[in-house]
Amino acid sequence: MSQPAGQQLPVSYAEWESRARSVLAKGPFDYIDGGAGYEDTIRVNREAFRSWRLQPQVLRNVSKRDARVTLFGKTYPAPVMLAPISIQGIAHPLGELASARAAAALGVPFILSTVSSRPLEEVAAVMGNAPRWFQLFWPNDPDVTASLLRRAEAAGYSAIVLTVDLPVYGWRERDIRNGYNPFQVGEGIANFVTDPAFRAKLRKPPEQDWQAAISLFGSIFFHPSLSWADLPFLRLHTKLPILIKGILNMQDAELALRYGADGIVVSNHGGRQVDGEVASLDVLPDVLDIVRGRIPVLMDSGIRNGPDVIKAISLGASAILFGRPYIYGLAVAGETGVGRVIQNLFTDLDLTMANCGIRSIAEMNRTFLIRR
Ligand SMILES: Cc1cc2nc3c(=O)[nH]c(=O)nc-3n(C[C@H](O)[C@H](O)[C@H](O)COP(=O)(O)O)c2cc1C
Ligand SMILES: CCCCCCC(=O)C(=O)O
Repeated sequence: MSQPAGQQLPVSYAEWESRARSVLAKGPFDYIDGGAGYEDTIRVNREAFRSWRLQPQVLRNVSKRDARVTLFGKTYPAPVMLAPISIQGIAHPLGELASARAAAALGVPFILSTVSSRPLEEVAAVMGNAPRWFQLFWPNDPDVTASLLRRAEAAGYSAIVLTVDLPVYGWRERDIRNGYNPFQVGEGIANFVTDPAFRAKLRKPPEQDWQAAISLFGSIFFHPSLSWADLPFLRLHTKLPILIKGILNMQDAELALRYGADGIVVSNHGGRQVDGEVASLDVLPDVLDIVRGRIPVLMDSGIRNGPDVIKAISLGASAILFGRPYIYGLAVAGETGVGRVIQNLFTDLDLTMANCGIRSIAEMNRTFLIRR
């Protein structure tokens, strides 16, 4: 279990975070680490996980364990995917290329953000046939939206994760204090400047007038007028399964079902959008009661280790999205760091399964949990 001398990488989440803080400038670090307002939502995400305690069952022959899970007809090594995280170029020069390579090597699905530092085709190219999903922030320009969907499908992304909890930007006090807005200088617009529909709307190509491209991005990115009635547009433009990310309300879970979502991601965006918001884990059981197994319900916000994964799956989630931890891995050691963070999570998950008397994902249920 020990690491060779000279190759000491962090082990715990707190250590990765602290090493990332020491290698990144304050602006990028705070953008990644921070959240909305007083960051109370970030705290409650952790409190929610702490409020559930694992209650192991013993003498159950745990000599063989299997964490594999099947979603939308594909089997993955564990119920874990890498969450869509924007502008990874601020954490490491290779950005999403490094994270995607690490995910591909381990067979973990990588969810690419719309606002990535690298274009979606370039990310797909380093992944071979490894699993990848595309996260969509739905721009207010239908040509660009349809084009992004077309490109994602052509580049082998096998699901669309539509994020609905960012009609406008959150009130992020650290970024305001730091005067940090990477989008203002065009970080994160790679999928737009390479998009034929986007380029067709510019008078000069972005290579000749970068400022005009940034302005166009700024004018089409946010789409606060979106409503449930718009969803058929997506269906019309993609054959891929559509998951809706950012559901926290039972009424919205009902609506997601009614409008034909193929999956739901219960998420509060890692506490980055609304301060004083409910923890994702706290609403997960209510959402599951509404959905009653008709579509997969995934969750994120606050997952830091193997026991957290077991808690979410035992409550009924089909899989979890792993967020900030892998970005700290990326900042500290690029592809190696992301790989190490995922491997640590998988080993911790496997050992904790054994020590709790759990042999498979199907066996995870509430009998292994008690609420504090
Ligand atoms: C730096 C950062 C950037 C993010 N960018 C996106 C994004 O582009 N699209 C998206 O749907 N969610 C985004 N999220 C939210 C994550 O997908 C996920 O919901 C969140 O990180 C979960 O919280 P946790 O990291 O604290 O576990 C971002 C989160 C962080 C920390
Ligand atoms: C103007 C672009 C906003 C992108 C938001 C990315 C995100 O989800 C996050 O920072 O959180």
